[in-house]
Amino acid sequence: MEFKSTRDKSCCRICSRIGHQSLHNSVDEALLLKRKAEEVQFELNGRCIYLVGMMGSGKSTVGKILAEVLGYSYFDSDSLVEQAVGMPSVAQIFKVHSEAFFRDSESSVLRDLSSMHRLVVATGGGAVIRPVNWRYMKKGLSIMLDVPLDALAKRIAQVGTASRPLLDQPSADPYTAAFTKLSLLAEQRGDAYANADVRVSLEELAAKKGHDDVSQLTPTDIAVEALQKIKNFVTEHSMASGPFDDL
Ligand SMILES: Nc1ncnc2c1ncn2[C@@H]1O[C@H](COP(=O)(O)OP(=O)(O)OP(=O)(O)O)[C@@H](O)[C@H]1O
Ligand SMILES: O=C(O)C1=C[C@@H](O)[C@@H](O)[C@H](O)C1
Ligand SMILES: [Mg+2]
Repeated sequence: MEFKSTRDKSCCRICSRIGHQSLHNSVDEALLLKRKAEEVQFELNGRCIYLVGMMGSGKSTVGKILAEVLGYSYFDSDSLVEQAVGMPSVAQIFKVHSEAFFRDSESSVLRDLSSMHRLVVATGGGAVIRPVNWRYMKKGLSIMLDVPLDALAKRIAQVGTASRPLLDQPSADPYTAAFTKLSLLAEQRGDAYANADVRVSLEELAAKKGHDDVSQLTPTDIAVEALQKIKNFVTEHSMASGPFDDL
């Protein structure tokens, strides 16, 4: 497809349908994402990527983009626990068994994944609290998605809290229930999340891109930033302690 140089008029059939600027922004974003992935692919050397962060922080959304662009396979550790236990939801596992039972299964899943390569794993929001899980995740590279609590609570309120047993409080409206409990969890887990190799702060990224609000960031923006941070990390790591190739 040939694009004319002008940026404000329709230049092809697709952009006359979905809007010139919108099409070109998407094309630019996709190319940037691809370029960033190519820049880190070699140095990652097949090492797995673990996404950590609070419930609703975008681990699944961003994880799928990263897997696609790096040519990795994508796994969601909550789904793998559901499959291993043979139950359809985390909420049911908490109810029928217990949180401790869920945490044991989560650790088994992470242990199994840690022996593999070329995976992007979206971990459960609480996977960071067990030190043993960090032993597994440190075999790969971990990225923390740091999203303001208000934005998290808004995202979660849109779909309700029923699928997230730790946030489900029938007495409160979904936003208040999510915000209150997330605030408590964030305080308790702050140090655990800080173990991640790389932190992507949506507040910092939004400010860098001149946005007023983190809701203006697209999942692709966040994936591009994650790849840039991975690149910085692997570069620093191989400079400090030799090649990043001890798989
Ligand atoms: N950058 C974004 N902007 C707006 N909404 C987003 C963004 N990223 C994800 N979302 C939405 O927020 C919700 C949570 O995202 P997602 O499921 O990816 O998070 P998560 O960290 O995997 O959550 P969990 O594992 O706790 O279910 C989804 O409805 C998703 O569509
Ligand atoms: O933050 C947490 O502790 C949790 C997050 C979810 O991904 C699930 O793993 C489960 O609901 C617990
Ligand atoms: Mg998820």
